[in-house]
Amino acid sequence: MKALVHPTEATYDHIADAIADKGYCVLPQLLPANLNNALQQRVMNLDDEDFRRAGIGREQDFQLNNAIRRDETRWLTLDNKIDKTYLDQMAEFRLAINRRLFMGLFDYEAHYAHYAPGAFYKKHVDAFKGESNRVLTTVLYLNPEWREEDGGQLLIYAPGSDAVIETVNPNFGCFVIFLSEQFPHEVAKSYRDRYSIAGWFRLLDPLQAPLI
Ligand SMILES: O=C(O)CCC(=O)C(=O)O
Ligand SMILES: [Fe+2]
Repeated sequence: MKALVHPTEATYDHIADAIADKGYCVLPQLLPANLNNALQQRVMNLDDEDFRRAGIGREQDFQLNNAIRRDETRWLTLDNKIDKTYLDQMAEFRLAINRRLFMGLFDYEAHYAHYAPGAFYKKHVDAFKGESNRVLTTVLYLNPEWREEDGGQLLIYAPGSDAVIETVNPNFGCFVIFLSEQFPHEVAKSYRDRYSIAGWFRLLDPLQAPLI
């Protein structure tokens, strides 16, 4: 991959302002096109074996799980060059946001997700107050030429409400950020294969930290 054109300081200012003002931000594009392309190639080349049916929390009950979400996921790891390039970009993002908002974001985890035709993810929150150290959710979409009728929209609800405040088509390169504990959201049923990377910035978990 050729040298990456990193997001500008002005872009990070814009994101930090949006998070501070309303708690979320939708960007038509954040990352350089060559990185988006490489990630798309990678996710399309992962086969069924690489993906694993995603679970919800500690819930092992397949029936319940199946009623709530139908995506398949695979974690990004540093030993893959393309995954690492993305994770490095998110490390830069983390520092840029910490410098502006003092959020104390400590690390980041992310998985590729594939929604086969018919798949969805019902309304949920990614983190419950005091139960998780996930504080900021990101989603990067990797679907060229998505059409409204393909479904698969991300619906973001107002905190503690049934009102949809944002409808996002999973367009190629689009990047969404929201406060994990604040915003219920769902993935409407997708009628096409839908690819994305969902990620979470986390706070330092005192239970997992080494004693110093
Ligand atoms: O892909 C999306 O639009 C959102 C996925 C999601 O909510 C999740 O994985 O927790
Ligand atoms: Fe979610």
